Amino acid sequence: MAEAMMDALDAEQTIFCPAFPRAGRTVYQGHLFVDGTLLNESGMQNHPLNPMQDANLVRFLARQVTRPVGLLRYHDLADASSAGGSLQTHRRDGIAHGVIDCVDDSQLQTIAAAVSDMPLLTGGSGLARYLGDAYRKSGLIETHRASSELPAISGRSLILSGSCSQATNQQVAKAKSFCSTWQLDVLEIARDPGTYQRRLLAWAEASDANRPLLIYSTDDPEGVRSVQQTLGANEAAELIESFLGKVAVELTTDFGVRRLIVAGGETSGAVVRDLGIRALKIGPEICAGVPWTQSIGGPPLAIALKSGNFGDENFFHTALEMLA
Ligand SMILES: Nc1ncnc2c1ncn2[C@@H]1O[C@H](COP(=O)(O)OP(=O)(O)O)[C@@H](O)[C@H]1O
Ligand SMILES: O=C(O)[C@H](O)C(=O)COP(=O)(O)O
Repeated sequence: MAEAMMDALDAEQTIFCPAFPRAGRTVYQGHLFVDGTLLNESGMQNHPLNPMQDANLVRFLARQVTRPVGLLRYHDLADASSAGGSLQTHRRDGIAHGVIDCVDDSQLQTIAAAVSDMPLLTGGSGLARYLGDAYRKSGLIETHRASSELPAISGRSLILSGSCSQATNQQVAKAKSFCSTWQLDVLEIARDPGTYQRRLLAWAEASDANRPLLIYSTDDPEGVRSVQQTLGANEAAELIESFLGKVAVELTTDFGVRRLIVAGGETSGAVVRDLGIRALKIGPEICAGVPWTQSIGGPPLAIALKSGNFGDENFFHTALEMLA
């Protein structure tokens, strides 16, 4: 994907920067850590779609690309000019893909400044947080700043969770105490999605209107494996994503849902696509990396999209309390 985009943009070089130290994601000597634990020991080795079994990003990336991969090491990133110098050396040596070490947020700022002239960057939301300022400083965008306000939208609350990460499993377990809860039976959906959806909507209609709805396929690695053995991993994922997308459309159209939290990156993509949301106005953070937002396009919604392993066990409660 990165190489196709580099070709389209005529870019000789890009960086790979998934670090987000404030959210516990750091890269050191090319290895990705989650809260100080190697990625492949962090629970993400059991991801339903992309089991993350190698924390060495240089090695992992090299298997997927045709051009050389290099590492910009921690000690090459003291400030924007030494980072820029190291990038130039990579460019001169024909290294197209630079994995980049980063262990604290000030380094993200340094990296953002050093890469502000690159047409393609690959990485996570941690780096994106600092790009606005870097682009402003180099005159690429205007200095206008929008205020970050909570969406003033009232209505029923819904949590849709298709993430199976450790953090989401804990968050779902906690949320059962204050939500009306429905755990999806994935094999039943596969057998007869229409009937299953009607049953679910009848349950939603009969549920206590004052309690948030929690609908989830979140499961532990054993539960996921058992579904995958019957349906196949990709087939199960597509089925669940498209089912949750349809449920989101129904519940926001006919059931008064106006506040929506979606757990899971792929799941969020499917739900946002099916709702017809074209853009989001970013509001205040619920936790590092996860803001409340307001939909632009599609139904008017307060919407929070949570990447799998983000947030503490009270994430859903904290998020809904912010809007109370
Ligand atoms: N019970 C389940 N069995 C198998 N696959 C599942 C189950 N629940 C969810 N999935 C799939 O697992 C994937 C989780 O990915 P994603 O939504 O990106 O979450 P995360 O942000 O935790 O990576 C999705 O494609 C989802 O459809
Ligand atoms: O646990 C994680 O780090 C997330 O699942 C993730 O993919 C974060 O991506 P982001 O782009 O930094 O939000």
